[in-house]
Amino acid sequence: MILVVAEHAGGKLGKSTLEMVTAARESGREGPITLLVLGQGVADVATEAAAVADQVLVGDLPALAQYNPEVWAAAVAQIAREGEASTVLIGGSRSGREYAPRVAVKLDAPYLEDVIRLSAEGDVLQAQRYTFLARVTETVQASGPVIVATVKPGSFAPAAPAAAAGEQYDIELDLPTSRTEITGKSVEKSSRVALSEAEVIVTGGRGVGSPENFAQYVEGLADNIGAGVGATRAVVDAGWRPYAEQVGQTGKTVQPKAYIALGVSGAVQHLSGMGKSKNIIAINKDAEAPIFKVADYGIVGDVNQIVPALIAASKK
Ligand SMILES: Cc1cc2nc3c(=O)[nH]c(=O)nc-3n(C[C@H](O)[C@H](O)[C@H](O)COP(=O)(O)OP(=O)(O)OC[C@H]3O[C@@H](n4cnc5c(N)ncnc54)[C@H](O)[C@@H]3O)c2cc1C
Repeated sequence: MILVVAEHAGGKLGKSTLEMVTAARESGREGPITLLVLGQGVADVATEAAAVADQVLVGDLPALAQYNPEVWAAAVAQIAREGEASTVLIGGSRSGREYAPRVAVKLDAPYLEDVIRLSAEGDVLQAQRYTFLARVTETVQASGPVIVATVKPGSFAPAAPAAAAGEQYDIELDLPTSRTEITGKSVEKSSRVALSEAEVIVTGGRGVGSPENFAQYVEGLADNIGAGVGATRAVVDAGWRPYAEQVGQTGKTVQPKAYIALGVSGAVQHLSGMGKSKNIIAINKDAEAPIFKVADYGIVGDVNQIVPALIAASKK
């Protein structure tokens, strides 16, 4: 089987899980696509997962209420072993990249990190991933009875539902007692949709002019239309915006239904992070800006004039 470890939060399946299912479908590896849902009170997540998978294995236990790398690694390795998984796909989130190498060690398996493409040639799994600060895309391959990989979020399109919902099975887990414990959590309160989950993204580049304009134009428009906020590296390096908002080779890869780029030139390193968006809408005062080569809709003009008008129109 191809074992995909579901990522979920707030009782909802994460978009990254749907992306991993596409990675599994495209990988050409053998066996049913099996989603593993770990957590406590995850019945709804498992039902969502069943819509895209051949089968869903559900570990719904108090001991899984909080993510913990030791516990997750043990659970995933146990299920991969028992199910004779050929491939284990784990989200390339911070936590995924934390416990995935432990799973590989437990299974004595090759480990491919942050893959953006997958394909199989017989027993060999080929993957592509960025390296050298994303200046280079390398092709790597691994073979063996089981291979562990993390999947870079935003690199695959979210999977459409399968023809029929997969069966759900409760699983028994032999979990270790963790040596670390989370003693507190403070969650940043934001009503704004996360970049990785957003169906619409408004991104600001250096052309918006200043951090104040960014807040007014980019955040203003995003909040009016329920979009996520992205930034170019130029803007992040200038200290206008946090790195978490950076889109591009060295930031996040996204594929929203609509990507609205304000004052973004469209450098190749930026395009590689958003070029697969369904609709790209660009506003730039330079008609020759490379962003217009990938844009579905373009407005040549000054953001200072166009964006306030868009914000006013979106309030109606
Ligand atoms: C190894 C490496 C990795 C990188 N990774 C990333 C990455 O992950 N993400 C990323 O974004 N970049 C990345 N970069 C940087 C990238 O090469 C560009 O420098 C960057 O994307 C440019 O950001 P920008 O479009 O905001 O700024 P600029 O290139 O300066 O473009 C600003 C644009 O705004 C327009 N403009 C100016 N004023 C106005 C106005 N009033 N109204 C309308 N338009 C206006 C201009 O015409 C221009 O096209 C990387 C570079 C390297 C070398």
